Amino acid sequence: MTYAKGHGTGNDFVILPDPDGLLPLTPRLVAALCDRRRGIGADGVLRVVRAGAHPEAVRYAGAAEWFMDYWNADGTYAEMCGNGVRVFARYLTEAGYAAGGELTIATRAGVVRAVVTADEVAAGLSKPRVYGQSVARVEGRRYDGAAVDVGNPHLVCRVAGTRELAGLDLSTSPEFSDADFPSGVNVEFSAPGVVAVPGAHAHVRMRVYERGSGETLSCGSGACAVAAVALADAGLSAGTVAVDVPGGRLTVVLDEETCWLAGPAVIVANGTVDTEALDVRLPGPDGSRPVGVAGAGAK
Ligand SMILES: N[C@@H](CCC[C@H](N)C(=O)O)C(=O)O
Repeated sequence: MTYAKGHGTGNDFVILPDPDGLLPLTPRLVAALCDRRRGIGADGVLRVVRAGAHPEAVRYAGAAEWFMDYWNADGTYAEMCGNGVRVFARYLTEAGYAAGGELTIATRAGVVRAVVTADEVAAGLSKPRVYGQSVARVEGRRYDGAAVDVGNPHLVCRVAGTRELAGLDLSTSPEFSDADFPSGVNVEFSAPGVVAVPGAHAHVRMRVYERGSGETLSCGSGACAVAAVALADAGLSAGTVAVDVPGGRLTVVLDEETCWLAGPAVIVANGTVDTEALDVRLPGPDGSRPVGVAGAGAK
């Protein structure tokens, strides 16, 4: 099986080119590919399939040629992945599947635009919807947060400063309310940045524990959620926010309708993987293709 590996600010993905949707992708194969010791290692998988060749995306085929079939490292799949869209666009361009410049990409959360330049890729996600309050707990300590929908679910918790942010133990999932987030949630912790960034209304630092992947170096949809909350806290509904994640800097520009997420996105390897050596059981001769369901817990 051929693959590529890429990342956006350290949020890394195994990319599986499968234009005609023939690959028997299962939750178990995804988890094996993402295993950092026994597989290739990644936060998730991006399957590159024509929208017209995937049952979940065929309705978008008139608006986008390609569907980003995104899976978390644990074999569940999610509605949206902001860094995934950016890396997907970079891959399409470098692999010759798209001309570059501006393109549209179908996702489970709808069609998004991407703009590819030499230094970065920007993705136009739907505007984050801040819709409620909830809490997370880390090592018994309570953090109040805002529930935000970016196509996928987020809980943005504010912490006082960068020292507290750095000290959080995110080696296991923060506790959250199953009632508030029945399909699980990505939990972001955000602290005010210490330096003013030219052109930005706000500068924040964030860490994230991703549903289905654990702590990652970056989360694009999470950065959009954090930016929306930072602007709302400042009484703004639009503006530019510099979001520093452990893997680098993302820039989020919110206007009245769209959330533009920009930063570096690179492809670092192309190769082949021996799926039998991964010790996964592929679907049987009946051709059945087991699939996950959106959100954590699908196996
Ligand atoms: N890293 C992604 C988000 C991936 C999906 C997430 N783990 C979920 O289950 O919703 C991003 O860059 O947005």
